[in-house]
Amino acid sequence: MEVGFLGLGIMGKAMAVNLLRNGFSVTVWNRTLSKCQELVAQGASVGETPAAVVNKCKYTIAMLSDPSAALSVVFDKDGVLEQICTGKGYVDMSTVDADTSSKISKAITSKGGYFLEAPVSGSKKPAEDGQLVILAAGEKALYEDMVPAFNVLGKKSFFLGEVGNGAKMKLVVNMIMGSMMNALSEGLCLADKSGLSQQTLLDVLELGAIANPMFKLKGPAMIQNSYPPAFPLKHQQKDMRLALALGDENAVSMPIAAASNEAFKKARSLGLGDLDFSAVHEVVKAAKDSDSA
Ligand SMILES: NC(=O)C1=CN([C@@H]2O[C@H](COP(=O)(O)OP(=O)(O)OC[C@H]3O[C@@H](n4cnc5c(N)ncnc54)[C@H](OP(=O)(O)O)[C@@H]3O)[C@@H](O)[C@H]2O)C=CC1
Ligand SMILES: O=CC(=O)O
Repeated sequence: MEVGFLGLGIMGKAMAVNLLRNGFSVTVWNRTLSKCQELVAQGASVGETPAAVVNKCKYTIAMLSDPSAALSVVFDKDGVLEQICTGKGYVDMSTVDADTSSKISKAITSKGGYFLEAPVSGSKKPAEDGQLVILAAGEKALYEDMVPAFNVLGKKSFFLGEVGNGAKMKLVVNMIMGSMMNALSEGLCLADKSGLSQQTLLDVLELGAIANPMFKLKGPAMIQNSYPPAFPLKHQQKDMRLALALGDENAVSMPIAAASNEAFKKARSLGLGDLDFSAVHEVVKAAKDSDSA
């Protein structure tokens, strides 16, 4: 199966490598074109523009940072829309809001193409290991065509119906994740200020009803003030912002998510946006220090 792949950031690179390793023929494009070279060394071809990739491939996957990037790659000069046509499929796996996805879907389908949104749950390591959870919605026939690729990229795919449902599900999941990260950070601070061992707290959490892979993976590094980027904080804040907007639209009050978003915003303002989202711990720690001063 031949696929195009647009966007070789943390996630896109790992996903494209997985497809290559599993026998897919992959043509890649990235805004910073030099990043394609690593993929070429592993057997990929390069398209000079998104339009060139879509022209070459029946199916094109995108994994881009945010709504503005997702729209730009489709609508700008040399974008996807210039070459999408009957018989071609476009699969956007970026985390965006339902409105963005819907705009892209309308444009693609108006030119005869098929559209699927398919954001993923799971970070850098699950992407490398082909263990993502895929939240697809849109054209069912395209979903079925993509199953061989999804089976390589993920451990489970959901088809959630009409365009927008995948985006919304992803935002709900990440809203919970961002709030949980803030709760873990506050817990680590409280343990520390109360004279308890933070590592013992993690050990206790690991054995109880709220054990989860995120606490297990990120907790020990947070104690060491180490935040190597797997899921960049700027993207987690984008997801909190988009989830809060979904809450506004539906009149759902989300005070915990709103407070967590403030902490992520503060972290961005301090220049921590490119670190892992667990770097919000620096903001939570600073607030606890100033409270006790
Ligand atoms: N990292 C993670 O753990 C996860 C991330 N996600 C989501 O996946 C998406 C990608 O995340 P991730 O790989 O971590 O992000 P990165 O920041 O590592 O990569 C972002 C990608 O988007 C490209 N890009 C940014 N702006 C533009 C633009 N205006 N036009 C064209 N291309 C652009 C970048 O190109 P360039 O190289 O030129 O900057 C890069 O290829 C995001 O929506 C994120 O929320 C979902 C699940 C997990
Ligand atoms: O979107 C991030 C993730 O870990 O999932």
